[in-house]
Amino acid sequence: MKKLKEFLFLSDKGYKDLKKAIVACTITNLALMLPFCVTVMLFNELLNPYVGKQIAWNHIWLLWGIGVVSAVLVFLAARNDYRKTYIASYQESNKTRLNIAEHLRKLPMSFFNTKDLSELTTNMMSDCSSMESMLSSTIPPLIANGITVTLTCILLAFFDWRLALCMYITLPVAFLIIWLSKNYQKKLFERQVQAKLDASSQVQEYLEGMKIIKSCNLSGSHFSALNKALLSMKKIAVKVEMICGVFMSSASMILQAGIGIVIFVGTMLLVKGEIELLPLLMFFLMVTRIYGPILAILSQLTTLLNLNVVTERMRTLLSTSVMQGNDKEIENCDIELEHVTFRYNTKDVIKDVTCKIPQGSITALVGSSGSGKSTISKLIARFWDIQKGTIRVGGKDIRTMEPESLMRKMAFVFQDVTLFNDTVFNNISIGNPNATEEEVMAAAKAAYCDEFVRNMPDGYQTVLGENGSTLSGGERQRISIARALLKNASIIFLDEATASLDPENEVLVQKAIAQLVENKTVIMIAHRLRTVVDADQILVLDDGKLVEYGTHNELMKKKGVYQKLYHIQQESLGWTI
Ligand SMILES: Nc1ncnc2c1ncn2[C@@H]1O[C@H](COP(=O)(O)OP(=O)(O)OP(=O)(O)O)[C@@H](O)[C@H]1O
Repeated sequence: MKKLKEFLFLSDKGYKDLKKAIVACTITNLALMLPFCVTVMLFNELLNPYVGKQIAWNHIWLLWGIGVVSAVLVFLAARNDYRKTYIASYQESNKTRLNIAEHLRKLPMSFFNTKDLSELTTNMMSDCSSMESMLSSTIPPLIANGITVTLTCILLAFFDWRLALCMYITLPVAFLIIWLSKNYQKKLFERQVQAKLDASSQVQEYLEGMKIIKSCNLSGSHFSALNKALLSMKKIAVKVEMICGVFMSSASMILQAGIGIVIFVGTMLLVKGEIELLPLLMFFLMVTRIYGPILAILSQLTTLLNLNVVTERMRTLLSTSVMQGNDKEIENCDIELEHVTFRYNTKDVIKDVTCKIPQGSITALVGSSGSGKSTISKLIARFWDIQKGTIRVGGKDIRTMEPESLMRKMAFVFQDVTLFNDTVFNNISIGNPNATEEEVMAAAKAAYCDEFVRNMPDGYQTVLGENGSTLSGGERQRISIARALLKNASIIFLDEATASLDPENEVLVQKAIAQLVENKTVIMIAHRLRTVVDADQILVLDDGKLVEYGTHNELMKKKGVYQKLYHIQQESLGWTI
C-alpha cells in the first residue's frame, strides 16, 4: 500500500482517503451479500413443504423485513462508497494538477526546451484523469472485490469445501493468462500512450499554425500529417482493445467454466446423497454472482499492472529538480557578469562575457540577430542557470537566490506580450496580486491604457480572449507596461517594445515606458540603434561575445562593430520602396 502511495503521488490525505475508500467499497460489497443471504433463507423456508415441514409465515415476514432493511443498508453503503471514492479522488487529482503546475513554475527554462507543450498538457489533464479513475473506479473496488471474494471463498468452504474448490479451481488459470500477457499488454499500452501524445501534438500544431496554413494554402500537407497521427492513434486503439479483449475473454471463458464444474460435481454429490438440495442451490446461486467481481478484478488488474506507464511521465516531471537557492534579499541592484558562458543545447551562445550594470543606469544590449541579447537578459533573470562563470545581483550569486525573490525585483516588457483569457483588470493586477483597485487603475492610467479600456464594452471587466486577441499590438504592449508599473520592480527589462508599432502607438508606449523606467535599473534589448543613443552604457554583442562597450559617443569614436551597425541602420532609414 505504501508503494501505491508513492506510485500515485498521493498526499497523506489522499492516502488516508484511499484506505477509507477501500473500506467503504468492502462494506458495500458485504452489504450487497445481505439480500443474497435473505434470498437463500427465503428459499429455505419455501422449500420446507418438500422436506415434510411447514412454512413458518412469521419467518417469511421477518425475512421480508430484513430484506427491506438490507436494501436500505445497501443504499447507505453505496452512497458512502461514492463519497469516499469519487469525491475524494477528484479532490486528490485536483491537488496533483496544482502540484504539477506549481512544480512547473519552479523548473528551469531548460526543462521546457526539451518538452513540448502538448506533452505537459497531457501530463496535467489526461495522466491526472487516469489517476483519478484509478483512485475512484479501479483500486478501491479491486481491493474490496479481492477481500469479498476471499471472505466468500472461506465461508463457502465451511458449507462444502469440495464445491468451493470447484468454484475457484479455474481462478488461477484465468489469473495466469492475464499475468503472462502483462508485458505484451504493457508494450501495447505504451505505444498507445505515445500515439496519443503524437496526435495531440499534431492537433496543437495544426491549430496554432492555422493562420499560416490558411494564408499559404498548406491544407494538404499539414492536414495529412494530422490525419496520419489520428489514424495511427485509431489503429493502436483498435489493436489494444482487440488484444486485451482476446486475453480478457479467454480468462473470462476459463473462469466461467467453473459454473459447469460446480453444476456437474454438485449434481453428482446430490445424487450420491452427499449434499442437500439447499446448500447446492446456494452454491448454484453463488457461482453466478461471484464471477462478476472476479472478472472485474481481472480486467482492472491489467490497468493496475500498466500503472507505471501512466505515472512514468508524471514521475519524470515531478522528480525534475527545481531551481535551488534560499537567499531572499539583495542590498542593491548592481548587476555583474563574470566570465559567463552559456549554451542551450550543445553550442555556446554566450561566450565568456564579463560586464557591470550599475544600479539606476540604462544599459542597452545591441548586436546582430542571434548575437545573444535576449539570452543575456534571460540569464540575469535566472530563467536558465549558466554553465560557467557567475552572475551577481546586489553582490550575490543569483544561483544562491530563491528564484521567486529574484523575480520580484524584475519586470519585463517584451515585444511578444502574453495576455491571459481574463479581464483587463486581472491581466494588469498579475503584476501585483495584492494591489488595490485604485493602484491598478493608477498603473493603467500611467501606461496610457485607461482611455481605450474604458471604451471597451465592460471597461476593466472586459474579458480579453485568448492572448488578448481582441487588442491591437500597441494596446497589448501598454497593458504589459501597466502590469510592470504595478509590480514596481527595481530592474526593468525592455525588449525594444516599440519596434513593431505604428508611430501613434509608439509615442504612447514610449511615454508609458518613460514612467516605468524612472529611477530604475534598465536593461534594454535594442534593435534600432537610434533608441539607445542616450543610454548610460551600450554593450555590443557579436556571436555571443561582448566585443565593445561604452556610451554612444565613445563607441562611435572607436569605429568598431557598433559604428558599422549604426551606419548600416542610418542608411536603411533612407531607403524607400
Ligand atoms: N530556447 C532556445 N533554445 C535553443 N537555442 C536558442 C534558444 N533561444 C535562443 N537560442 C539560440 O541562441 C542564440 C542567441 O539567441 P538570442 O535570442 O539571445 O539572440 P538575440 O540577439 O536576442 O536575437 P534577436 O535580435 O534576433 O532577438 C541564437 O543562435 C538562437 O538560435
